[in-house]
Amino acid sequence: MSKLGVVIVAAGKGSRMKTTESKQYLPLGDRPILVHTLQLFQNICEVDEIVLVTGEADCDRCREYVERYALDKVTAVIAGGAERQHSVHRGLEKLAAGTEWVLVHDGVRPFPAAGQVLACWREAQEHGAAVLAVPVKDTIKVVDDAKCIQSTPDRRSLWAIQTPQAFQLSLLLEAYERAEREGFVGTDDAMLVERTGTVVRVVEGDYYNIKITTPEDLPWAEWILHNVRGE
Ligand SMILES: Nc1ccn([C@@H]2O[C@H](COP(=O)(O)OP(=O)(O)OP(=O)(O)O)[C@@H](O)[C@H]2O)c(=O)n1
Ligand SMILES: C[C@](O)(CO)[C@H](O)COP(=O)(O)O
Repeated sequence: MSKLGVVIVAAGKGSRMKTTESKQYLPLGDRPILVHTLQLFQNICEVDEIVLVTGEADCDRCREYVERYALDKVTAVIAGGAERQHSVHRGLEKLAAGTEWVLVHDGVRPFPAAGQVLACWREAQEHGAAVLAVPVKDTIKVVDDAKCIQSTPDRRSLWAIQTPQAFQLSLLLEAYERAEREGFVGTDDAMLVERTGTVVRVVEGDYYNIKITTPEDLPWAEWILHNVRGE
Protein backbone atom coordinates (compact mmCIF):
# COMPACT_ATOMS: atom_id res chain seq x y z
CA MET A 1 0.00 0.00 0.00
CA SER A 2 1.65 3.30 -1.01
CA LYS A 3 1.83 5.66 1.96
CA LEU A 4 0.80 9.25 1.38
CA GLY A 5 2.42 11.91 3.57
CA VAL A 6 1.64 15.60 3.72
CA VAL A 7 4.10 18.34 4.67
CA ILE A 8 2.28 21.51 5.69
CA VAL A 9 4.56 24.55 5.95
CA ALA A 10 3.62 27.37 8.33
CA ALA A 11 6.93 28.78 9.55
CA GLY A 12 6.78 32.10 7.72
CA LYS A 13 6.55 35.54 9.30
CA GLY A 14 3.63 36.75 7.20
CA SER A 15 5.28 40.15 6.68
CA ARG A 16 3.00 41.13 3.77
CA MET A 17 -0.02 40.75 6.08
CA LYS A 18 1.36 43.56 8.26
CA THR A 19 0.05 42.03 11.52
CA THR A 20 1.99 41.34 14.70
CA GLU A 21 0.50 37.84 14.80
CA SER A 22 1.84 35.61 12.03
CA LYS A 23 -0.96 35.31 9.47
CA GLN A 24 -1.30 31.51 9.76
CA TYR A 25 -2.65 32.03 13.31
CA LEU A 26 -5.15 34.76 12.49
CA PRO A 27 -8.76 33.74 13.10
CA LEU A 28 -10.86 32.43 10.20
CA GLY A 29 -14.36 31.80 11.48
CA ASP A 30 -13.92 30.35 14.98
CA ARG A 31 -10.38 29.00 14.68
CA PRO A 32 -6.94 29.84 13.25
CA ILE A 33 -6.34 29.68 9.50
CA LEU A 34 -3.77 26.94 10.01
CA VAL A 35 -6.26 24.72 11.83
CA HIS A 36 -8.62 24.81 8.85
CA THR A 37 -5.77 23.67 6.62
CA LEU A 38 -4.75 20.87 8.99
CA GLN A 39 -8.34 19.68 9.32
CA LEU A 40 -8.77 19.53 5.56
CA PHE A 41 -5.92 17.05 5.17
CA GLN A 42 -6.85 15.21 8.37
CA ASN A 43 -10.23 14.50 6.80
CA ILE A 44 -8.88 13.08 3.53
CA CYS A 45 -8.90 9.34 4.24
CA GLU A 46 -6.05 8.62 1.76
CA VAL A 47 -3.70 10.78 3.86
CA ASP A 48 -1.64 8.61 6.19
CA GLU A 49 0.51 11.23 7.91
CA ILE A 50 0.89 14.99 8.31
CA VAL A 51 4.14 16.72 9.27
CA LEU A 52 3.64 20.31 10.36
CA VAL A 53 6.53 22.76 10.01
CA THR A 54 6.13 25.97 11.95
CA GLY A 55 8.09 28.68 13.75
CA GLU A 56 10.36 27.54 16.58
CA ALA A 57 8.38 29.68 19.01
CA ASP A 58 5.05 28.26 17.81
CA CYS A 59 5.73 24.53 18.11
CA ASP A 60 4.11 24.19 21.54
CA ARG A 61 1.03 26.15 20.48
CA CYS A 62 0.67 23.94 17.42
CA ARG A 63 0.98 20.81 19.52
CA GLU A 64 -1.90 22.15 21.59
CA TYR A 65 -3.96 22.58 18.40
CA VAL A 66 -3.18 18.97 17.49
CA GLU A 67 -4.66 17.84 20.81
CA ARG A 68 -7.58 20.26 20.88
CA TYR A 69 -8.74 19.46 17.34
CA ALA A 70 -7.90 15.73 17.47
CA LEU A 71 -5.50 15.96 14.54
CA ASP A 72 -4.19 12.45 15.05
CA LYS A 73 -2.57 12.22 11.62
CA VAL A 74 -0.08 14.91 12.68
CA THR A 75 2.96 12.84 13.62
CA ALA A 76 5.44 15.69 14.10
CA VAL A 77 5.49 19.43 14.72
CA ILE A 78 8.94 20.80 13.87
CA ALA A 79 10.68 24.14 13.44
CA GLY A 80 11.13 25.52 9.92
CA GLY A 81 13.99 27.40 8.31
CA ALA A 82 14.85 30.81 6.92
CA GLU A 83 13.16 30.17 3.55
CA ARG A 84 10.05 28.18 2.61
CA GLN A 85 12.33 25.73 0.81
CA HIS A 86 14.28 25.06 4.00
CA SER A 87 11.08 24.47 5.91
CA VAL A 88 9.82 22.03 3.31
CA HIS A 89 13.10 20.14 3.29
CA ARG A 90 13.01 19.69 7.05
CA GLY A 91 9.46 18.39 6.79
CA LEU A 92 10.32 15.91 4.04
CA GLU A 93 13.08 14.44 6.17
CA LYS A 94 10.61 13.87 9.02
CA LEU A 95 8.16 11.74 7.03
CA ALA A 96 7.86 8.09 8.09
CA ALA A 97 10.02 5.46 6.46
CA GLY A 98 8.08 3.80 3.64
CA THR A 99 6.34 7.00 2.57
CA GLU A 100 6.12 6.81 -1.21
CA TRP A 101 4.16 9.94 -2.08
CA VAL A 102 4.13 13.42 -0.62
CA LEU A 103 1.90 16.47 -0.88
CA VAL A 104 3.58 19.76 0.02
CA HIS A 105 1.09 22.43 1.03
CA ASP A 106 1.09 26.01 2.31
CA GLY A 107 -0.46 26.32 5.76
CA VAL A 108 -2.11 29.57 4.61
CA ARG A 109 -4.10 27.88 1.87
CA PRO A 110 -7.11 26.58 3.85
CA PHE A 111 -9.42 25.99 0.87
CA PRO A 112 -8.16 23.39 -1.60
CA ALA A 113 -11.03 21.11 -2.64
CA ALA A 114 -10.40 17.55 -1.44
CA GLY A 115 -11.32 16.10 -4.84
CA GLN A 116 -8.75 18.31 -6.54
CA VAL A 117 -6.11 17.36 -3.96
CA LEU A 118 -6.69 13.70 -4.84
CA ALA A 119 -6.68 14.45 -8.57
CA CYS A 120 -3.30 16.11 -8.14
CA TRP A 121 -1.97 13.06 -6.28
CA ARG A 122 -3.33 10.70 -8.95
CA GLU A 123 -1.54 12.72 -11.64
CA ALA A 124 1.70 12.50 -9.65
CA GLN A 125 1.22 8.75 -9.28
CA GLU A 126 1.08 8.53 -13.06
CA HIS A 127 3.84 11.01 -13.95
CA GLY A 128 5.92 11.53 -10.82
CA ALA A 129 5.02 15.17 -10.16
CA ALA A 130 1.96 17.41 -10.39
CA VAL A 131 0.71 20.73 -9.04
CA LEU A 132 -2.67 22.40 -8.68
CA ALA A 133 -3.01 25.58 -10.73
CA VAL A 134 -5.50 27.90 -12.39
CA PRO A 135 -5.27 29.81 -15.68
CA VAL A 136 -4.39 33.45 -15.07
CA LYS A 137 -7.23 35.90 -15.68
CA ASP A 138 -5.23 39.10 -16.02
CA THR A 139 -2.78 39.96 -18.74
CA ILE A 140 0.71 39.40 -17.27
CA LYS A 141 3.67 41.52 -18.36
CA VAL A 142 7.41 41.44 -17.73
CA VAL A 143 8.39 44.84 -16.31
CA ASP A 144 11.93 46.15 -15.65
CA ASP A 145 13.17 48.02 -12.57
CA ALA A 146 12.20 51.33 -14.22
CA LYS A 147 8.63 50.04 -14.41
CA CYS A 148 8.88 49.84 -18.20
CA ILE A 149 7.07 46.95 -19.87
CA GLN A 150 9.49 44.60 -21.58
CA SER A 151 7.19 41.88 -22.91
CA THR A 152 3.75 40.35 -22.70
CA PRO A 153 3.79 36.53 -22.55
CA ASP A 154 0.90 34.82 -24.29
CA ARG A 155 -1.73 34.56 -21.57
CA ARG A 156 -2.93 31.23 -22.93
CA SER A 157 0.31 29.63 -21.65
CA LEU A 158 0.27 31.21 -18.17
CA TRP A 159 -1.02 29.46 -15.05
CA ALA A 160 -1.06 30.62 -11.44
CA ILE A 161 0.53 27.78 -9.48
CA GLN A 162 -0.96 26.71 -6.15
CA THR A 163 -0.40 23.99 -3.60
CA PRO A 164 -0.66 21.13 -2.82
CA GLN A 165 2.19 20.04 -5.02
CA ALA A 166 2.39 16.25 -5.32
CA PHE A 167 5.50 14.14 -5.86
CA GLN A 168 7.03 10.74 -5.58
CA LEU A 169 8.97 11.36 -2.37
CA SER A 170 12.27 9.96 -3.63
CA LEU A 171 12.10 12.26 -6.66
CA LEU A 172 11.44 15.35 -4.55
CA LEU A 173 14.11 14.52 -1.99
CA GLU A 174 16.65 14.10 -4.79
CA ALA A 175 15.67 17.49 -6.21
CA TYR A 176 15.92 19.13 -2.79
CA GLU A 177 19.34 17.64 -2.12
CA ARG A 178 20.59 18.80 -5.52
CA ALA A 179 19.23 22.33 -4.95
CA GLU A 180 20.98 22.43 -1.57
CA ARG A 181 24.28 21.26 -3.10
CA GLU A 182 24.01 23.89 -5.83
CA GLY A 183 22.75 26.71 -3.61
CA PHE A 184 19.52 27.08 -5.61
CA VAL A 185 16.49 28.56 -3.85
CA GLY A 186 13.13 28.53 -5.60
CA THR A 187 9.68 29.81 -4.70
CA ASP A 188 7.90 26.49 -5.07
CA ASP A 189 8.75 22.80 -4.94
CA ALA A 190 8.05 22.12 -8.60
CA MET A 191 10.89 24.47 -9.60
CA LEU A 192 13.39 22.19 -7.92
CA VAL A 193 12.03 19.15 -9.76
CA GLU A 194 11.79 20.96 -13.10
CA ARG A 195 15.49 21.87 -12.96
CA THR A 196 16.37 18.17 -12.72
CA GLY A 197 14.66 17.62 -16.09
CA THR A 198 11.50 15.96 -14.79
CA VAL A 199 8.31 17.20 -16.42
CA VAL A 200 5.82 18.46 -13.79
CA ARG A 201 2.13 18.27 -14.77
CA VAL A 202 -0.55 20.83 -13.96
CA VAL A 203 -3.95 19.81 -12.62
CA GLU A 204 -6.60 22.50 -12.90
CA GLY A 205 -7.87 23.59 -9.50
CA ASP A 206 -10.18 26.46 -8.64
CA TYR A 207 -9.89 30.14 -7.77
CA TYR A 208 -11.05 29.57 -4.18
CA ASN A 209 -7.72 27.91 -3.29
CA ILE A 210 -6.21 31.25 -2.33
CA LYS A 211 -2.96 31.79 -0.49
CA ILE A 212 -3.83 34.19 2.33
CA THR A 213 -1.03 36.74 1.93
CA THR A 214 -2.14 40.40 2.25
CA PRO A 215 -4.89 42.10 4.31
CA GLU A 216 -7.29 42.14 1.35
CA ASP A 217 -7.32 38.33 1.42
CA LEU A 218 -8.93 38.12 4.87
CA PRO A 219 -12.51 39.22 4.02
CA TRP A 220 -12.33 37.11 0.85
CA ALA A 221 -11.33 34.09 2.98
CA GLU A 222 -14.25 34.69 5.38
CA TRP A 223 -16.62 34.85 2.39
CA ILE A 224 -15.24 31.60 0.92
CA LEU A 225 -15.52 29.90 4.32
CA HIS A 226 -19.20 30.81 4.70
CA ASN A 227 -20.38 30.71 1.09
CA VAL A 228 -18.28 28.04 -0.63
CA ARG A 229 -16.84 25.66 1.95
CA GLY A 230 -20.14 25.72 3.79
CA GLU A 231 -19.26 26.72 7.38
N1 LIG B 1 10.66 30.33 5.94
C1 LIG B 1 9.39 30.03 5.60
C2 LIG B 1 8.64 30.90 4.76
C3 LIG B 1 7.32 30.56 4.45
N2 LIG B 1 6.81 29.40 4.96
C4 LIG B 1 5.42 29.05 4.68
O1 LIG B 1 5.21 28.94 3.29
C5 LIG B 1 3.85 29.30 2.98
C6 LIG B 1 3.80 30.29 1.82
O2 LIG B 1 4.64 31.36 2.13
P1 LIG B 1 4.14 32.88 2.22
O3 LIG B 1 2.70 33.01 1.86
O4 LIG B 1 5.13 33.74 1.52
O5 LIG B 1 4.24 33.16 3.79
P2 LIG B 1 5.25 34.14 4.53
O6 LIG B 1 6.65 33.87 4.06
O7 LIG B 1 4.94 33.99 5.97
O8 LIG B 1 4.72 35.56 4.02
P3 LIG B 1 5.61 36.86 3.72
O9 LIG B 1 6.38 36.52 2.45
O10 LIG B 1 4.53 37.91 3.49
O11 LIG B 1 6.47 37.09 4.91
C7 LIG B 1 3.24 29.88 4.25
O12 LIG B 1 2.34 28.95 4.82
C8 LIG B 1 4.44 30.12 5.14
O13 LIG B 1 4.15 30.00 6.52
C9 LIG B 1 7.56 28.55 5.77
O14 LIG B 1 7.06 27.51 6.22
N3 LIG B 1 8.84 28.87 6.06
C1 LIG C 1 4.29 27.69 -3.30
C2 LIG C 1 3.42 28.80 -3.80
O1 LIG C 1 2.27 28.91 -2.99
C3 LIG C 1 2.99 28.51 -5.21
O2 LIG C 1 2.29 29.61 -5.73
C4 LIG C 1 4.14 30.17 -3.77
O3 LIG C 1 5.27 30.13 -4.63
C5 LIG C 1 4.60 30.51 -2.38
O4 LIG C 1 5.24 31.77 -2.47
P1 LIG C 1 5.50 32.56 -1.12
O5 LIG C 1 6.21 33.82 -1.49
O6 LIG C 1 6.36 31.63 -0.28
O7 LIG C 1 4.15 32.78 -0.56
